[in-house]
Amino acid sequence: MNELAKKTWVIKVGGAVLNTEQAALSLFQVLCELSQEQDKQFVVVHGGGALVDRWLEDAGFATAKHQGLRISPKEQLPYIVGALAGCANKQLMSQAIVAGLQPVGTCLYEAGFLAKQKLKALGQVGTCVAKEGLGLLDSLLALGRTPLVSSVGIGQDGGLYNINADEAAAEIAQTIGAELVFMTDVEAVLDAQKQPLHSLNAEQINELIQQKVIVGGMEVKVKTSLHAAQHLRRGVYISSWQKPENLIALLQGEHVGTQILP
Ligand SMILES: Nc1ncnc2c1ncn2[C@@H]1O[C@H](COP(=O)(O)OP(=O)(O)O)[C@@H](O)[C@H]1O
Ligand SMILES: CC(=O)N[C@@H](CCC(=O)OP(=O)(O)O)C(=O)O
Repeated sequence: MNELAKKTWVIKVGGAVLNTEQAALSLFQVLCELSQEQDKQFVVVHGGGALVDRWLEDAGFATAKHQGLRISPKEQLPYIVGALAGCANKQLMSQAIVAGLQPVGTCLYEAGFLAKQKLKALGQVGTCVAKEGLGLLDSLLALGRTPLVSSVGIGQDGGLYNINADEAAAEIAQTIGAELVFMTDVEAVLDAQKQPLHSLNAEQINELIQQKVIVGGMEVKVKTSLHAAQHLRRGVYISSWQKPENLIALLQGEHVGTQILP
């Protein structure tokens, strides 16, 4: 298959995948099969929030979130960076290798993005912006490698930043014009009765956030998905890595999980 003819998909995988045995392996096996059989290639962007929680707690730090984003004081950065760009990235690499992929672990810098502070009150929480000529994603994909990108960012000033992995994935997908799928630990966004929601538009999202039905990490995810859907001008799906077959169905154009509508 000519790599240039392949469609690129950015798959965001929540860090909790590392807590479930075989889950990452099964997901990567699906990516491997699909990239061999079909006109698809993948950039995987991963989180690791649960691991960061554990490392910070073990180090005796308290951690707090604001609207789903972890407030990241400078002194906590070695633990946050170590957990995300180190431990989570390399554990996922090992699963990807066993699954038959040839992954290349990177942070956002090698992927072509510079980071900057998002909001002073959040400490080293960052946003990322594409920098022309910096990124290696196209080259890696052309070599048949699978980029496995952590959401650690580095600024032009050399500062290290903690970037929410959903936001990083959306930025990458928008920059390279790829399809975007969020694989998380729930099958769909749930309503107040804990029933899965088939689709959500901007108005419904605002309402559910106001009613505190959508909170925490899911608040960031739906807001980011909406923003990405509006930018990409197509629906963005939120589904679960607990069922890798969901990804196959999604990539074949079927409706699985929650579709966030532009
Ligand atoms: N309305 C909702 N529907 C589903 N999950 C929700 C909702 N509101 C909050 N959540 C929480 O959001 C979590 C997923 O967000 P997050 O932990 O950030 O996932 P990830 O690590 O995959 O990015 C779910 O496990 C659930 O606990
Ligand atoms: C700023 C911010 O909130 N950063 C996130 C980065 C990891 C992440 O997003 O992990 P999941 O995808 O597993 O939730 C954090 O520190 O938890």
